Amino acid sequence: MSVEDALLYEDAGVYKTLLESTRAIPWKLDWATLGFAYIGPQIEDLLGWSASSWTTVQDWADRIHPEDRERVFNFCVAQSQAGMDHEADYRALRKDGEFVWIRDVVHVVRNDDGTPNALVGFMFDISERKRTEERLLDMQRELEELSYKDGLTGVANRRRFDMMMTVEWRNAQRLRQPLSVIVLDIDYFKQYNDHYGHLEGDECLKRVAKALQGVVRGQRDLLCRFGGEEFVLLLPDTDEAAAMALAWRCLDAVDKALIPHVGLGPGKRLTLSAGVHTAIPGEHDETTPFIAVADRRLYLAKERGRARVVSDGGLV
Ligand SMILES: Nc1nc2c(ncn2[C@@H]2O[C@H](COP(=O)(O)OP(=O)(O)OP(=O)(O)O)[C@@H](O)[C@H]2O)c(=O)[nH]1
Repeated sequence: MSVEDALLYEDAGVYKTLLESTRAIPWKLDWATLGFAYIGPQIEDLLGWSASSWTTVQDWADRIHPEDRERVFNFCVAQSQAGMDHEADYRALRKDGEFVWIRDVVHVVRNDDGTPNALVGFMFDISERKRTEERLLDMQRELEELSYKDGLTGVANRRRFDMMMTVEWRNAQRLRQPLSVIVLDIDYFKQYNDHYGHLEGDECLKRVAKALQGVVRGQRDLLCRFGGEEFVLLLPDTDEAAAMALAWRCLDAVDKALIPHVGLGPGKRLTLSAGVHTAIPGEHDETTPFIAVADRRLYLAKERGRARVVSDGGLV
């Protein structure tokens, strides 16, 4: 062996040692035969399959998660044919049946005429990164959900109501369908707080929300806490008679919850008042005056003695 050869041989040994001591897994695929010319022995630590079990590109494809396989395979083949370096994330099958997220970073070695000669690359274990990404996504989803919920009662909040009101208003306009709202307000809640204390007042709001939620049946019906001790029910595709009946069921449900309100006198129970409004919104109608009508009816119900529902037909 010449000195140059000996040095080269020594260098190759150094490179091999270097390659095989990285956490990334090096590999080489011969393009003509689509066979693995080399894969780092570290692959066995990561996936459980020995280096010698990676013979052809088919072994690689077979060890990709079925949901990722077609996408990754087609992408890598197209990029390689085009002579483009690329990278792909996918779940690789471990020998024990579990999956590991891998990032494969691929360099295309080209012949003089530009056609691929070989692919060389590194596989990186990115499972930890993926787990972090998924945790972040979960947190984002959770935050998004929380931002539409009332913190105390768990029902939808005002923000959600405003959003759904806009959506359902447009639907009702387009389909020429009736839309109803019921505005519900606890009677003498100031006295409740004064008598039982603010914390008990909070508990009472939770019980009322629970009772009202039990009444809501329709898939698109939405109960929300409008603020303070006021709740609103948004009822798409619901005519006035049905909305009235539902308003009474709400009052009934709270009555049946048997929430004492002895601040008003011995044996007294908590009651609600409600205002109902229904309309088939015209093309240029706005939501604010629509809700204001239900609000005015609620105050009429209060004026007329509370524990009752007022709708278009007046006092019921
Ligand atoms: N505990 C508790 N009380 C609240 C909350 N939000 C609003 N309130 C109380 O609800 C009471 C509402 O009082 P008012 O608007 O005078 O109404 P009301 O006493 O129910 O009288 P009517 O509606 O006329 O029957 C006030 O005392 C508020 O402090 C809350 O989140 N928790």
